[in-house]
Amino acid sequence: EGAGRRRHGGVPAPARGGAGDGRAVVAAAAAGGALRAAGRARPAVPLPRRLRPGDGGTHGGGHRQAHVAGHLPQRAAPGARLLPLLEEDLRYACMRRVFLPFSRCQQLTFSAINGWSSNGGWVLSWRRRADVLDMVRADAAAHGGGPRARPRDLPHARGGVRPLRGAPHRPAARGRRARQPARRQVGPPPPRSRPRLLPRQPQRTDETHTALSLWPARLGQCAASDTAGEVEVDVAEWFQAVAEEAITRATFGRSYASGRVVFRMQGRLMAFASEAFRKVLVPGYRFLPTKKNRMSWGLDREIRRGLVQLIGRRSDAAEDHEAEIKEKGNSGGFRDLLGLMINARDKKSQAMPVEDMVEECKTFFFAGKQTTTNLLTWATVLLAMHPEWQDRARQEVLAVCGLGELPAKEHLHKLKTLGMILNETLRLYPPAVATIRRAKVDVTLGDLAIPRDTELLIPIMAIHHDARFWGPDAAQFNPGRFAGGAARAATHPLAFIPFGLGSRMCVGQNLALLEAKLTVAVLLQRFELRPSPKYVHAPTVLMLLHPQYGAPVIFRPLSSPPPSASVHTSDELS
Ligand code: HEM
Repeated sequence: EGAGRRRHGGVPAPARGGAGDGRAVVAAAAAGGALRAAGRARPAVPLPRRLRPGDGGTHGGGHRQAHVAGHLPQRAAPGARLLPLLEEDLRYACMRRVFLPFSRCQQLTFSAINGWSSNGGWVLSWRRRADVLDMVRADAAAHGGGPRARPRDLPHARGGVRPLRGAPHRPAARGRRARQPARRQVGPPPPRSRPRLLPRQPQRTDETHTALSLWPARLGQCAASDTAGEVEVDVAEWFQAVAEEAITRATFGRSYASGRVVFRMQGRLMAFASEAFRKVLVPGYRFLPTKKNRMSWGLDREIRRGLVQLIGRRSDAAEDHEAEIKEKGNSGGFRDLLGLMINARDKKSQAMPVEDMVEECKTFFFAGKQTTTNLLTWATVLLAMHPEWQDRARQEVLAVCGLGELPAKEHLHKLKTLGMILNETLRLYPPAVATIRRAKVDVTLGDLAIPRDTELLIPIMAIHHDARFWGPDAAQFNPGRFAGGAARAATHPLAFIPFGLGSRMCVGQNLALLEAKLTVAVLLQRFELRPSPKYVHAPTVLMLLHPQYGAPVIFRPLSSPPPSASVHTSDELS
């Protein structure tokens, strides 16, 4: 059980909030199935009063991140206003329609809303007004009241995008403020008006750099040592180690060894969660003392204990280094995420509570490992499938970084083609296929009155494949569209949102892009890539978007002769 026991079709849990016991409405993708489902609302079952720490959703796992769209039909409180987006709809849209006949994607209706709690949110496109109207009518009919949502005139401005009028942004009381300093270090600060889409100049610690440099190098040495020629590697598996190493270093820095032990346990916990995720949900099952559940609970306790101890040791050390901290500013001598949190102070000079730090560390691992693995995997697969782009990227890497040297910090921003390829990868295969926003207060959206506690699903992947924004070649791999930058790649600057939008957007995007650029650059310096004949293109959503049957790719060292008959497997590498 644990963090991932939620059926939600790969949708990250709401960024903040908790299940609460208020009304919930999922007014989301109104594909035909969802509309039909809205008409036959299921009997409501009470929500759990309070989620336990660790119950979280798919992307974060902390106790602040709670329920999930796919579950709402079963979990709504009595009298809930419910317009379910069924998991099947999302799955169907994501897995079958979007990837196989891409054109079907265009028949779906999606809404995308951001920034509920800020003044600067945006609304992206309701595709088919009639469907949304039906949804609202069905909602009203199902709950015997007048519709509180009044779509008199749905957004139809350029590209269907309109600014959102919302309540002023009010940060949550304590933990949120305390977290801000760490947020500033790994990602862009919460945007004041319109969020940045272009990644900033990466900021990182020396230790992180070491980690990020080491893994690709090891990978290179490992496969290059196979002088027989080609090596087949399931990159979906292999990149997990790269991402795990990087996020562990970034989080724990000088406490890497102890942190690694804890994150290894979390890796096992996530494997249980992923296994549970595939099974049919039996309500309450997670409270039963089954063997797996007991193992999960034990692991969870151990992880907490390990992190609390680690934080305690680091806090003591931080006190010892107070002078050093004063001298070097807020982050003191600990320039990793844990250090930043330990040294963070809110306006009243209060330190971040240990429990919050524990949750944040778990979140970093949960949010940072698999997402980056998926980006690396899809980028490698796409490069293998598109030799012309592979050649272009390689030429650039060799021109900028040279043949044998690891790419350095000053090289990375010069790798424009590689940046375009990564963006195009994130567009076609965004690891997080959707995100959710919940209205904290009654809010007006265009002329649509959205009641407080309404949840809306932002279908990242559908927006990324929308031909209205991306043109008739929306389904094609064409990194060239990012030549003018991410904001100009589509007809609307907010049509590219792989890291979300607004004040809750991903804090790890710079880290992820840095890691991906570095890793792919090192691979291109050393190898020619081509897809294995065993590769089956079957993207699927299991929490995140990943290749259902793995991603075997053949690596041929650049210096070695053309393809030979003998291909070694990744097992031989480990
Ligand atoms: C390719 C890699 C990644 C992708 C595609 C990705 C995507 C996302 C998305 C879509 C969200 C939700 C944003 C929203 O709702 O507006 C998110 C949130 C988050 N991500 Fe990432 N992420 C990636 C890597 C990372 C990494 C490496 C970290 C580690 C530091 C990380 C930490 C987080 C955290 C902590 C949040 C929650 C932010 C908040 O609620 O304030 N992510 N990410």
